[in-house]
Amino acid sequence: MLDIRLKKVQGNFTVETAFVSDGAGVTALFGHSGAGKTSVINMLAGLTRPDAGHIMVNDHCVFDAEKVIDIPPEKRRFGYVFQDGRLFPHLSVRANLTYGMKRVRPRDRYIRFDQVVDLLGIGHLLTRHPATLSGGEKQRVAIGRSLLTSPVLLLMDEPLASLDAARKTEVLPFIARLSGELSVPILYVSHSVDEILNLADTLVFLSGGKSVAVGSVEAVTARNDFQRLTGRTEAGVVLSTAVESHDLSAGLTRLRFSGGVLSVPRVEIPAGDTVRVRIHPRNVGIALEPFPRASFQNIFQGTVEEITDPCDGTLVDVRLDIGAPLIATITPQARQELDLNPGTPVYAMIKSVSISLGSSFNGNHHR
Ligand SMILES: Nc1ncnc2c1ncn2[C@@H]1O[C@H](COP(=O)(O)OP(=O)(O)OP(=O)(O)O)[C@@H](O)[C@H]1O
Repeated sequence: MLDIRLKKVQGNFTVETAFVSDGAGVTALFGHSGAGKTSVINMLAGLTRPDAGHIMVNDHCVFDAEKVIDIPPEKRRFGYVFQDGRLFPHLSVRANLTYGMKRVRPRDRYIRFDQVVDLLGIGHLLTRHPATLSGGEKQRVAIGRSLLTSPVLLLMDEPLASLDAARKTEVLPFIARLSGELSVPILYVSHSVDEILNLADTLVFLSGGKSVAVGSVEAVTARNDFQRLTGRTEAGVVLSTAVESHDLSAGLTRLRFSGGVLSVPRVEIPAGDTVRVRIHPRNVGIALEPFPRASFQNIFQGTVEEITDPCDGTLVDVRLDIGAPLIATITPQARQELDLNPGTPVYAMIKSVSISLGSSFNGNHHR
């Protein structure tokens, strides 16, 4: 559990953020360049001192301005994973992994060597040296080294930023497994919408030093302004679903969510597991009548909840309630023709969904 409230004036830039997240999930600190992410991380790590506020991790206070508590960085027992793995080049992978572990008192160790090696799939690399590893392998070892210090909080600062797209895709599912399987809370910093929507349970959107949107990833992505905050092309509403069944002959998987059942192209995830899907607003169509012979698999009845029309001829965001929130992006002309207003009953047609990469490993931590 994280309970964080921070204020700091740095020149003419003020950081003021507050967020609480339950359990051991991934809290993503997200924002564009210059939003204040590094400033927040530095305060959490104890590298800079907030002017006001507190930092609580699992009911353990590491900073409180009023109570004059300020635990030094090395005693906070936080783990760090940076953009560049920063492995020791002269040590083997095994020695890199055990480096920090030896400094942790045995009674404070709650993560085992074998567990980490298994989880990160690095057993075959133990005798190798960092120079012989790929970028993705280096990052997995760096994550392992950090975990083996049995941290109470793992701070990951753009851990995938130096990797190419293929390596990112390789490492992301490993990160998705961490907090669920090891019960370690993770604070994940990134400016990549793609990464955070795959990984985050709680989302903290920073802008100009302020946390302008905080909540579960499902709730924050369902806000009409989220698309604009993040840049229209990237985001999408996130829904948590459970695999209901597979239809082998049709090549489909049925995913149950609070609004019904979504049919998606077959995914190799066992029935009962949770799967996070993203639905991009451009892939949602709105109709006033049902289409009995449509090619769409996924048509849901619902109502219009909120319309954000910039009134400048650009696209209009329409939030729908289909038993779950959904956002459709339509042209102003379509809005006019359909005469859409809050409360209008509609049919939402979902053209395609993307399955979160983190889901491909039993993503049960994705609540
Ligand atoms: N010590 C300081 N004194 C004055 N201004 C500062 C100081 N440190 C950071 N800033 C300013 O605070 C703002 C936020 O910086 P920060 O590095 O936290 O952003 P960021 O979100 O991490 O950006 P990026 O993604 O580019 O790393 C910037 O405008 C920066 O110039």
